[in-house]
Amino acid sequence: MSGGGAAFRPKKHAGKQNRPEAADRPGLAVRQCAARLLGAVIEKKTSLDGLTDNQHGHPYYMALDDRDRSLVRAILGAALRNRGTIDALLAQLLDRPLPENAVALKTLLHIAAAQILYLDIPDHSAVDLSVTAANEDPRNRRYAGLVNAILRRLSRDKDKLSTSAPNAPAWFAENLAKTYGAEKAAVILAIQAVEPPVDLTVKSDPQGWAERLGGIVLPNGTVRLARIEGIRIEGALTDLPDFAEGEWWVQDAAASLPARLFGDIRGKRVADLCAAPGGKTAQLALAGADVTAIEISANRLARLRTNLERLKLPAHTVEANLMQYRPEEKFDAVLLDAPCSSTGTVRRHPDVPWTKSPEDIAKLATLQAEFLARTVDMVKPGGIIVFSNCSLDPSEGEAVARSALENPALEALPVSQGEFPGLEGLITPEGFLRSTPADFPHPDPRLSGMDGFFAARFRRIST
Ligand SMILES: C[S@@+](CC[C@H](N)C(=O)[O-])C[C@H]1O[C@@H](n2cnc3c(N)ncnc32)[C@H](O)[C@@H]1O
Repeated sequence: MSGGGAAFRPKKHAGKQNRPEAADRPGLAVRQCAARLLGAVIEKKTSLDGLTDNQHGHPYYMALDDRDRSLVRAILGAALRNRGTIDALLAQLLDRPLPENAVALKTLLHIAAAQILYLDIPDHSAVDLSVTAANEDPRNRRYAGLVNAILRRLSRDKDKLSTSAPNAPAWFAENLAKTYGAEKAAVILAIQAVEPPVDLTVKSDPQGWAERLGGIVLPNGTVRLARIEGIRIEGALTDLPDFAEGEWWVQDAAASLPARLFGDIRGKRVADLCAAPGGKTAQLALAGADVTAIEISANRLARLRTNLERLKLPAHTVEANLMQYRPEEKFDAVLLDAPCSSTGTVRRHPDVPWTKSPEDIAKLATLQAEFLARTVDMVKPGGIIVFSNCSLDPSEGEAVARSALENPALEALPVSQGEFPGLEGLITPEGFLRSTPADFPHPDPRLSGMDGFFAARFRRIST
């Protein structure tokens, strides 16, 4: 096991904000909702995105107003990003381990500790509301005294406590260390504990947009904004200038790389398989390709259409399972941005290490290999295929790409060092693209990193 992880640092200050008073119902509902959702993530392996969906989210979440929903998301983000740390610190304060079956109690303590350690919420408010929540829950009522005592000790002693426990389950930390070495694994785990910046792909003039929005430009042209002093996003992204005008879209810097592997695709017919929500469809359309976006989920395809409409970018859209999809005419190029474990996106989806398992990774790797085999027949002889996904696990990336090359109809088209100036470090000796959150380091961790991504490029051999 790597043993690496973000060393615990107490938050700078607490106690000066205007969060709801202990006795008020909305304040209590927020904590009850956060505890319920954390339980669903940890115990039932439910995805946080689904639980906090604004249309189809958990009933407790749907009952809250926008302000309370964002507080629930902030609490859950802190609780999941720092789960290992919180667990270790609570263990230091407990005289004996919690009973095995006291799942609801553990969840409540984690939610409270996330507020006390990481959020600008007065500690007394976090403690009082947690004690009230314990009293309101028949499973926790008998532990209300313990909740009170532990949380008061945490609040009192937090500046003296420390741990270097990794913020990931053992299998996740071990996989990282095995794949990337102990040192890099520790960097990845540390950066995953930090709320990520917001990356925008802009239609044009990245420097101008960076100045206008208060961000920086990365070597690939991505405009990066962070929630830090001087470079601050207040309110929703939809409030940023020109959101409605469709001059940019949110896309991690790493996610913007696979679509660039086609080179000049002006006027070419390109299939974007697994297309929604459409970040890569938009890139391909902006680059002048005649894009057909194929997506199995009707809801997600609707989102893709809305996104393209805002961006005023054209694409044909097809609701279909790519395994059954038979195009009338073969494409010049195909992008397969396959479903994966998403272990490269933990900064944005801190539930992933706790909801996914090694078995999920194995199943997804098999599915990706089937999908990739299917793409060969969709492209013309001489046509290009790009396979990508946002997993950090080589069994979903490098291994899938290598075994695809056993197909005599395919040849590798390695990515060359000159293709991505400033990003040479992301190109592997085999000519694959491989990024991890340890890439794009910046002195300020809140501006640092990128998603873990893999991409490989192939050509269908002309016969
Ligand atoms: C990683 S996401 C794609 C992200 C997208 N390429 C982008 O850049 O915005 C994978 C997508 O594949 C879709 N998908 C999964 N299985 C599929 C299948 N058999 N056929 C078509 N789409 C599928 C999922 O619904 C999901 O929207």
